[in-house]
Amino acid sequence: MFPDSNNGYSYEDCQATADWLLAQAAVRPQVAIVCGSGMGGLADTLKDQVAFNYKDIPNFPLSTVPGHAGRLVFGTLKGRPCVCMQGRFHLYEGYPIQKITKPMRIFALLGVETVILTNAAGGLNQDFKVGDIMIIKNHINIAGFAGNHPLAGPNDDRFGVRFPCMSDAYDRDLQQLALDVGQELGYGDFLRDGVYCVVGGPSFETIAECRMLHKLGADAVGMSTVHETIVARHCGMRVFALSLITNKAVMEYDSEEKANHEEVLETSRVRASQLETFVSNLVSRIKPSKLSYS
Ligand SMILES: O=P(O)(O)O[C@@H]1C[C@H](O)[C@@H](CO)O1
Ligand SMILES: Nc1nc2[nH]cnc2c(=O)[nH]1
Repeated sequence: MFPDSNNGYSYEDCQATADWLLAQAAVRPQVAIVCGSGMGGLADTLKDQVAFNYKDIPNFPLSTVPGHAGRLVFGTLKGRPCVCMQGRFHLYEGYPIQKITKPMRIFALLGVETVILTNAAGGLNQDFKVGDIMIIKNHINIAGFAGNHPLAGPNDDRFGVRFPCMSDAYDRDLQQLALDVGQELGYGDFLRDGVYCVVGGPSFETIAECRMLHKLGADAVGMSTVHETIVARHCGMRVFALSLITNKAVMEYDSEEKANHEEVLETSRVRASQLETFVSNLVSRIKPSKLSYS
């Protein structure tokens, strides 16, 4: 069940990729941003870019999903050094769970302190509308309960402890800061907070599954983010995460609506510029020190 030691995502493998990146890019990122489906435009807002195609980065997975370009972009956002994944990896692409989260460990070795994760998600909360931005305050990792967990296998203490706490997975100060930034930008009408539930995908949920997830306390459902959060927290980085509600989860048996990736990408396109403003303003307000916020 557990990967062997020569798996491509050991500490030494992550260090080798981090060293390669540090030798190529002058920027020393404090913040890492992961772009959700159709949100790659966030990466284009970085100034003084140095970008790498995933295929050219040693030991890095490849993006296979439309709306995930497959580039790692270094640069600055409002003067703050950042690195941005223009495209992430998902379990349903067939990668081992340790591989889809490997970029988090590489970020930690690059010196990143804060990770901002974005995703497209289906809205389970009946008060949510398509186009809402949900600040993730907590998650439900159903597959993780059953052992499909990114930290399964031998623990390398150089990354973090064997049994990391997840009750503080999503940084509360950053959530408050994001609410403040959203209000200041006039986004209050479409800014929410809630619980994100990850499923394996790639099929969208059945009506019965949506009803079950809603009953369990999830406000939104998606296919990413949670594994990245766990690994980022394991190696000591702060996490802020948001979902763009790209579609309403279908909850009624007489509904004619059908979830589809085109709608997901279209909603991302419509909200793209507001998301970019939101994230760049948030980044500009995160202080490098682990303790202070402006
Ligand atoms: O990378 P994210 O979580 O934004 O991607 C979501 C989940 C699936 O990959 C895809 C479904 O449309 O969007
Ligand atoms: N699982 C899941 N992922 C999504 N990503 C965007 N929308 C959805 C959805 O409705 N369900």
